[in-house]
Amino acid sequence: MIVEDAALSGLPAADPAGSAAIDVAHLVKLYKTTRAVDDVSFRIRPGSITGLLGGNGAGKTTTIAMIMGLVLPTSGRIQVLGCSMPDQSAEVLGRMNFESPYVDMPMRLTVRQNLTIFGRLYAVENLPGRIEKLAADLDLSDFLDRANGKLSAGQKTRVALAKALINQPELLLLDEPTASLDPDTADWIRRHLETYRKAHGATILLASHNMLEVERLCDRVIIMKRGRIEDDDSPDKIMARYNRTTLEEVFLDVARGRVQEGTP
Ligand SMILES: Nc1ncnc2c1ncn2[C@@H]1O[C@H](COP(=O)(O)OP(=O)(O)OP(=O)(O)O)[C@@H](O)[C@H]1O
Repeated sequence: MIVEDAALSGLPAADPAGSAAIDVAHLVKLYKTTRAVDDVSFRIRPGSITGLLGGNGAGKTTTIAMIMGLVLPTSGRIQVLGCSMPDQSAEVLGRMNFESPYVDMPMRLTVRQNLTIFGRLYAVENLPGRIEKLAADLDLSDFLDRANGKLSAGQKTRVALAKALINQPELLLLDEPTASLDPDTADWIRRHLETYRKAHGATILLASHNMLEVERLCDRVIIMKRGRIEDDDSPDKIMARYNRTTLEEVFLDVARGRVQEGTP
């Protein structure tokens, strides 16, 4: 249980069967006067792909960082794969991983050296074999021995994904996994994520500004605005509720404060 500055009486009980991959209750993060995350609660089903949508500053990255245990909540409760975060993070961090374009790997090290370091951190068995497999899956073989700083943006994204998959995580947290990628590479990454999820029964939570990506990939969408959850449902149901045919239109409705259900 994480308690920094709030009385948490009345919180929903922790998931007794441990059946949620992520269980977040009344999560709050204050930065001085900014309520970056403001009373957010959701449970994510194992094996699902959930998209976290919202405009700039909506609280997506902060939410993901708290689930990872990288940022301490002001108040609220987080359970990941049945373990309380951050108290039991040592038990669960090896079963999860994340990717973010905002976190760079050391530039002077080669891709292979970087993946070796991360693989060792996760105590990956047969690490050279795992790196070769990821290089084949993610088409990294041509630049495995090139310095990370000399890769294109698209190549770096594939390397970052290889790093995120190095420990074959049960839970993958992705912050804009296809940011700044060309449509072909972005589509390729999406297909790889979907294949990985199916093969490993993994749970994926991703923050994205790419509405088409979320529409195609996610079975559930959580829309955040100013730190709060504005809507939470399947893409189809959300689009139907707003009487829209694309998530992009829904996003604009939410961003511009238009009311739900058949807005002009
Ligand atoms: N370390 C910090 N110190 C102070 N304020 C912060 C900090 N990190 C985030 N914030 C603020 O918290 C709010 C939520 O930011 P966050 O990065 O979570 O949003 P986001 O939805 O990921 O946005 P974006 O789509 O622009 O990446 C913003 O108002 C931001 O300025």
